[in-house]
Amino acid sequence: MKSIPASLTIAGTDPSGGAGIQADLKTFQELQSYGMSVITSIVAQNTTGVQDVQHLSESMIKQQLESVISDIPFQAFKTGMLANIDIMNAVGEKISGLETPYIMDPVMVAASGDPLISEDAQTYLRDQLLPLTTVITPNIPETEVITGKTVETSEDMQQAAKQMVHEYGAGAALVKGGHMQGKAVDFLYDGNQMHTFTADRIDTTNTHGTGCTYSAAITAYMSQGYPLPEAVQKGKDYVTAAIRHSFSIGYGSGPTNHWAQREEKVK
Ligand SMILES: Nc1ncnc2c1ncn2[C@@H]1O[C@H](COP(=O)(O)OP(=O)(O)OP(=O)(O)O)[C@@H](O)[C@H]1O
Ligand SMILES: Cc1ncc(CO)c(N)n1
Repeated sequence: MKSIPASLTIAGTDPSGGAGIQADLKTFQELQSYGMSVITSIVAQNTTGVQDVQHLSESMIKQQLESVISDIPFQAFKTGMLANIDIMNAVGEKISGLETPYIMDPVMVAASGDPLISEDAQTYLRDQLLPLTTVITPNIPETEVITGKTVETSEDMQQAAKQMVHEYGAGAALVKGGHMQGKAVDFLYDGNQMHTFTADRIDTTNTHGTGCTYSAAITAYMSQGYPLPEAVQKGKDYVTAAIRHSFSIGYGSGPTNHWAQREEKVK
């Protein structure tokens, strides 16, 4: 059987198309990694916020995973919204034996401020799932929840990245500075070295789904064999272009433009 680069996302949905499963599949497609998806929760949401949520049963989530894993090889996978302990447990059971790179976006709160995960699940995520990861990609509020410390400076971000690797057993930690002031700076600690990724801050409120898009791009590049720091740099370039060409649509924070790289190459 011929093997092509393929990526799997395990996450919640966004019918408005900017975040969650929909953002992940658009990103995989754009970066030419065959995209597959396992849905954990159906979320009624849009650019203004979350209106309703329905979680899938553990057996349905496990069966979806089994359907994919038993049939089509993939070279990298990511998790996004895992809303509660039961869902985390079901996913953890199925992925713990996989040897492919695992990119965890520890989704906790939507850009609108609405919670996407129950509070007791935050500790479970840190203790049970973090040790399985190749890399975890928290934003500042998620970093504070995971480490239990306030993050205000670049130094705090770097310390937190080290703590997630050395204390909680993440393979690597990419702490994202989207919620800081000034340049958009992210720090990746891989257990040996601290890498810095910097982009100019774009003056926009269209940030719906930036985290999903970034982690999906890293997943797609890793599925093609790029080592972690290169995959992160290419993912950063992709998400920065997607924010630069984002869409002012909807009544809230607009979505990013998943085909932005094509716009930049044409011009
Ligand atoms: N206004 C901006 N200009 C440039 N880069 C940005 C901007 N906002 C966020 N980023 C970058 O986008 C990426 C995603 O980071 P961010 O911290 O926004 O993720 P997030 O909060 O998880 O996203 P989400 O909105 O999906 O929850 C990071 O590389 C960050 O530096
Ligand atoms: C399903 C889902 N995952 C993640 C986010 C965070 O952007 C969101 N808004 N929705």
